[in-house]
Amino acid sequence: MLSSLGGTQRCFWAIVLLALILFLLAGLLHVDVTMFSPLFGDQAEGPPITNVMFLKTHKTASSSVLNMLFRFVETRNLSVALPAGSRVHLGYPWLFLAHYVEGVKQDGAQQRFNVMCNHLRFNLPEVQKVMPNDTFYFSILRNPVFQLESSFIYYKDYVPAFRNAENLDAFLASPLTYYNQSLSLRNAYAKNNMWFDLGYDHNAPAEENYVRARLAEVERRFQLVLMAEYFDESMVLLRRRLRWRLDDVVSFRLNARSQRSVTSLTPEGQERAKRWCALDWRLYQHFNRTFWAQVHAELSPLRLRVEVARLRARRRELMALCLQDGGPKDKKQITDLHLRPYQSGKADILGYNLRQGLDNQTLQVCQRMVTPELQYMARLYAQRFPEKPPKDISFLEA
Ligand SMILES: Nc1ncnc2c1ncn2[C@@H]1O[C@H](COP(=O)(O)OS(=O)(=O)O)[C@@H](OP(=O)(O)O)[C@H]1O
Repeated sequence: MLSSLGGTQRCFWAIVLLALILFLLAGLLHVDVTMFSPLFGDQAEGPPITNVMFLKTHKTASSSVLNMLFRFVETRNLSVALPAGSRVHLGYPWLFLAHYVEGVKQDGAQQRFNVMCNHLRFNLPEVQKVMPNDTFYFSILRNPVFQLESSFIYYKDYVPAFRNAENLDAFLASPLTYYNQSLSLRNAYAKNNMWFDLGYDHNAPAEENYVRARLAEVERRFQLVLMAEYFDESMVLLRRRLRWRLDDVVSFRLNARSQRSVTSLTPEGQERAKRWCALDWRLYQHFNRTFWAQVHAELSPLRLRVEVARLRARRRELMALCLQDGGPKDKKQITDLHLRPYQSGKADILGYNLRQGLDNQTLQVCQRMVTPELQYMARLYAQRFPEKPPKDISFLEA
């Protein structure tokens, strides 16, 4: 008896000693001990967050995020705040009102939704009428120089301020020649568009106190502000916060222009873009800082690398599995009209053809990943509101 007790004790101390040695070694070799925690596998701690509001800013990789959210909604049969009637957006560019959502009555909303992610101009009190109190709010920003360049090409024929400018450099050399402030709503895409999407005045002067107050407001409301330039790092952080599975945050690049329709600004033009969109530039700089502060607070550099690599590997796997020739196609090459994204302005927007011969289950997974925003929204709408006239998206076939 005594000797077996002694044996147990020896065994206990041996384990303690071994653990201590491993811990010291990990410290000496700078090994990240959190690497061995459950998230390293595909198991998050706690149930996934299912009440989510994504502020879909313009030309910021937001369609790739929306696709992920629509897939999450569809595969888990969650409720989603879809545009009412024949609308394709939630009232944009007007400030959001609750009754822009299908099924919500004008006299005060009773219904709450799990997910809201279509384009809208943020208006917190109205959003709160349709989203539960514990909703996770997030959004995405992009360097305004590239956001504006993407916007200029995409909205060239639609935005009055862009119509007569030969190119973006010419516009930025003399913006007030083209930009009429009184056409504020239609010109929203031409100046501080992300600031506008957040619900603020995009023509306001970038005065320090005003800017700081708005930045603090955004920080209070949005638990996470992602960066399009660091899309994969953004997905890693988002997945941790939402406690979602890896596949839930893997997406293909949607709504991208072909190289042919991308232009580049001169260095002078880039500086002018920062001054013209001074509010967006402040917004981007601020949230770029807070984004990286959050990444570094939650993940060691090694762990971040590992998780980004896993995400990329899974994306490559799905691209090889789903896509004809493993990559995007330009608009003329897309054979299935349901998969051809909306084409706008001078942009040639890329889409995808699916590989032939996929089995039914794989086909469904792949189809979801390549379905463009409008088609996906129309499909969810028809599923959720079979008694209502379907969304008319026949303009996509033109
Ligand atoms: N994963 C990922 N990483 C980085 N960038 C990405 C990604 N997905 C989309 N994009 C780029 O985002 C631009 C389209 O943005 P949006 O989808 O927000 O546009 S829209 O406002 O909904 O029309 C568009 O930018 P441009 O190609 O410069 O126009 C896309 O290429």
